[in-house]
Amino acid sequence: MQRYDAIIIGTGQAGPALAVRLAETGKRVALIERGAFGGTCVNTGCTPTKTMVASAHAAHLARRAADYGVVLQGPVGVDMRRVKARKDAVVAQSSEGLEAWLRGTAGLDLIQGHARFTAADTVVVGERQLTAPWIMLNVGGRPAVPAIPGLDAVPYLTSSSILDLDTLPEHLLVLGGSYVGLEFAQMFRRFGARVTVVEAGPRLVQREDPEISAAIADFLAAEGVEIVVGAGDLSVAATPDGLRLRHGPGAVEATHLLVAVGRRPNTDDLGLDRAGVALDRRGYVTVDDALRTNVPGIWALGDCNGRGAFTHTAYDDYEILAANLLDGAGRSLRDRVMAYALFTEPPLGRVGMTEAEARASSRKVLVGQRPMTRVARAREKGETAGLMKIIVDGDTEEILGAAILGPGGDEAIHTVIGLMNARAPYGVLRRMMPIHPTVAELLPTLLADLPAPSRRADTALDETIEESFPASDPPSHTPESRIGRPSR
Ligand SMILES: Cc1cc2nc3c(=O)[nH]c(=O)nc-3n(C[C@H](O)[C@H](O)[C@H](O)COP(=O)(O)OP(=O)(O)OC[C@H]3O[C@@H](n4cnc5c(N)ncnc54)[C@H](O)[C@@H]3O)c2cc1C
Ligand SMILES: NC(=O)c1ccc[n+]([C@@H]2O[C@H](COP(=O)([O-])OP(=O)(O)OC[C@H]3O[C@@H](n4cnc5c(N)ncnc54)[C@H](O)[C@@H]3O)[C@@H](O)[C@H]2O)c1
Repeated sequence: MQRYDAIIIGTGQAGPALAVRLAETGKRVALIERGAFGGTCVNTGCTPTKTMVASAHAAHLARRAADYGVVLQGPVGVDMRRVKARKDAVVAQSSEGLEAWLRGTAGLDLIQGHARFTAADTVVVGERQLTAPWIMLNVGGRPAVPAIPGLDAVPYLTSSSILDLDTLPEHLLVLGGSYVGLEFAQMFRRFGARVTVVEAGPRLVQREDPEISAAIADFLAAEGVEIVVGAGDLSVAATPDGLRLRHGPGAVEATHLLVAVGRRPNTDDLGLDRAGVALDRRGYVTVDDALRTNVPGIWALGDCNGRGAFTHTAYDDYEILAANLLDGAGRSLRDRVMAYALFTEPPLGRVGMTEAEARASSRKVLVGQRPMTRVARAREKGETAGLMKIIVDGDTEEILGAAILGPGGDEAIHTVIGLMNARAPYGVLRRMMPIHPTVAELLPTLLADLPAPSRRADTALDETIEESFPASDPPSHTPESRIGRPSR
């Protein structure tokens, strides 16, 4: 039996940082990984997909070159072997860098193999038995495969296996029209494949507000992505050229099928029953707001706890737990302002509540919204698809959420993320002087339609400004004055 101060299972987005932090404080740590170092994000998630999105962007821009007055000789071609090689190189750099960091950390044993509990303080990895008073789970998840008649009998791709393709599918059918499905759908369309998205729900990305879903469907359709929503009664059968997916009375024939209908946690083969760790009905480890499971000394971080499904939520889990265990902090998941992006082009940056969620909470909801066509920078870039909206509590003047679907939306949303983390009322954003010409520049304008914020909710900063300019308000920025402002 090998004794440690802490055992961490999984090298996803929380495990490595936590292992190094614990080792640096003098603790003896075992970090166990059964697959590739870095987990989903590095190997089969964010890193490879965003690398391939960049290749797809280059192809798309090359095809649109003439729109910008740029003349290219001959048609635009995509070499999938080179796209994959570029992706593999970026992934390898991240994974190898992580492994070197972990192997170079004193007090940290990196163990390769599948970990399984035999008791609440003991895990086995192959022949090795390890015990520790602290055990942290960072086991992540994997693609879910739905029970669709005939699916077992046809070859299908998942978000992991599609990354191994080095040829272009003739016609890619993407089952599931949400984050995974839409990023791949647009990317493969731009690589030159015919692409059909089949979504069971009534619209794409149903977690978002309807006008966001509609705008995404519009720009995908404009690029030639075929979209079927409300698809029910599904069955799949092989054909000489690939497969046929029947959805009710309709059918789609394709050469390749990507199943992108969600993920499930890697908690079914961990022996959690031997440790007595409770799961919810979907198989996620149940944790409290400090990431504690029901078993003292066992915590769960990242996707496997069902409290976030993103790289940054997993990393934030690490920061919360490390601060609580090592710095005596009292950090809690309750204080997290949820944010994420969908990396289509244009991307969707999101923070906090959707309008639908805000209205369901029976608050007095105020909404400011503008189409991207009103944003000078979007017009200048020739990328006017999308919209931006911000949602405010009319009583407390708190910013409840925002969505920016447009060029740089994934970056511009951080203006709102920062203000929400500072718990700043919307008056602060309304008076901010943004940089021209940017997408974020329109954020104060979105709020111009809303009632003037009260002094009660103004910040100390506002007080200072008003003291400096007691007799007059700062000049107002109407949408038109902003948009019509000549370039500097
Ligand atoms: C296609 C795709 C694109 C994505 N894009 C983004 C994005 O752009 N931005 C974003 O924020 N998020 C994105 N995500 C989500 C993101 O990848 C995950 O939220 C994140 O990786 C979760 O990290 P984690 O630490 O919870 O676990 P993971 O990264 O899943 O790591 C868990 C690790 O635990 C190991 N493991 C599991 N069980 C055991 C065991 N019993 N013994 C030993 N080891 C074990 C696994 O092998 C794995 O390496 C994407 C996901 C996918 C699928
Ligand atoms: N940009 C990002 O940060 C990013 C990118 C990709 C993935 N991710 C993470 O990965 C997770 C999984 O993403 P996802 O898109 O696979 O799952 P998801 O849960 O977001 O969406 C699954 C979609 O599939 C549909 N669906 C379910 N069953 C279906 C069926 N039988 N036929 C057709 N459609 C069906 C659902 O209605 C839903 O729209 C996300 O929660 C996200 O956290 C994040």
